[in-house]
Amino acid sequence: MGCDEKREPAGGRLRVQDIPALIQDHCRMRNPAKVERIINELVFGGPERMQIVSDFDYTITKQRMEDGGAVPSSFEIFNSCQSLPKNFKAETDKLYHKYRPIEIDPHMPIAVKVKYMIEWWTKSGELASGFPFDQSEIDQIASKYKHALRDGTHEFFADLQRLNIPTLVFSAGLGNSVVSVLRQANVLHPNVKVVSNFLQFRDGVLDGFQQPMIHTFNKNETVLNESSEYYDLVHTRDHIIVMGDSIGDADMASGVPASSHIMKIGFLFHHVEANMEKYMDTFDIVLVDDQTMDVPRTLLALIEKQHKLNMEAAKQSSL
Ligand SMILES: C[n+]1cn([C@@H]2O[C@H](COP(=O)(O)OP(=O)(O)O)[C@@H](O)[C@H]2O)c2nc(N)[nH]c(=O)c21
Ligand SMILES: [Mg+2]
Repeated sequence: MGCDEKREPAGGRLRVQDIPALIQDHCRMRNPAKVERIINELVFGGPERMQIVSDFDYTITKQRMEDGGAVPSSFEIFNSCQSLPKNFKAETDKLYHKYRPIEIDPHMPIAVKVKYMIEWWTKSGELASGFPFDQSEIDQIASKYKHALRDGTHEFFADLQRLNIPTLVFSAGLGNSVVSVLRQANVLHPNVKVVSNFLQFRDGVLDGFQQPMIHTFNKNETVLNESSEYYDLVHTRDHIIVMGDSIGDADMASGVPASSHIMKIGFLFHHVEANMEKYMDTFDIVLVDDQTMDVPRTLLALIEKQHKLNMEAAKQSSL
């Protein structure tokens, strides 16, 4: 066991094969030994060293609803508001059809894509300008989707709050929709921070998005303002669970110290066969058509169980 030996949790080293949530058929890992090592690091380190970084669309929301209904993305929630100008939908659709293929082009270098993404988000912000708009419109639509969160999300966020674990929800979509869904689902606890694109108003009139722009390729902790409270908080937390449904989501914790222990969980739903290899290379754990928070909750439960054992042991030794 070498140098891992001294880092063994008091209750004994955990093994992947003994964790039922991780040995289900739809839970895939390229390197179970690495997963096991990270789990033991996270459990050994306890909740004080933990932070969560999660994507929003189709990571906190479901990729598939039981009733077959579609879940809109945060931009789509905004786009279905009634008071947007007549040409808005057609114009944003045009942008989508131009830039989306660039975003997912497997051959174009990221450095080249960035320029196009900045163009896309800028033009999208320009379209969302120059007319009055009321947040309550977003709230009304978002209220229909507060039940579209993964099963167990409520419990997961309640546990994160109880354990005081900072939780960063990252979205290159529209923050107003993200916050509205989370708030109406009662999971927007004080330990949850949403970093996204928020609508900006000038004299009661919509004026695009606030800075900094969050697009697909800067959606990581390097965009956090160094002077912000959250920056300080997460830079002292070097044990991280990263969750996402897109390949790029795996990099959301870039910007944290290199020594950090990071468990990357990927939710794979579309084109499972074609995407499997890439997801397995990118995420430590790949969950196929899993519409629950069971695996992250399992990890958290293991961390909490060990924490309680440690506290109990400390109490005994101080008697
Ligand atoms: C600027 N813009 C970007 N997007 C898409 O919104 C996504 C938001 O990115 P994300 O937050 O990573 O969300 P995800 O979980 O859906 O991947 C991007 O990946 C783009 O494809 C957009 N989608 C719509 N409908 N309208 C827009 O103006 C727009
Ligand atoms: Mg997503």
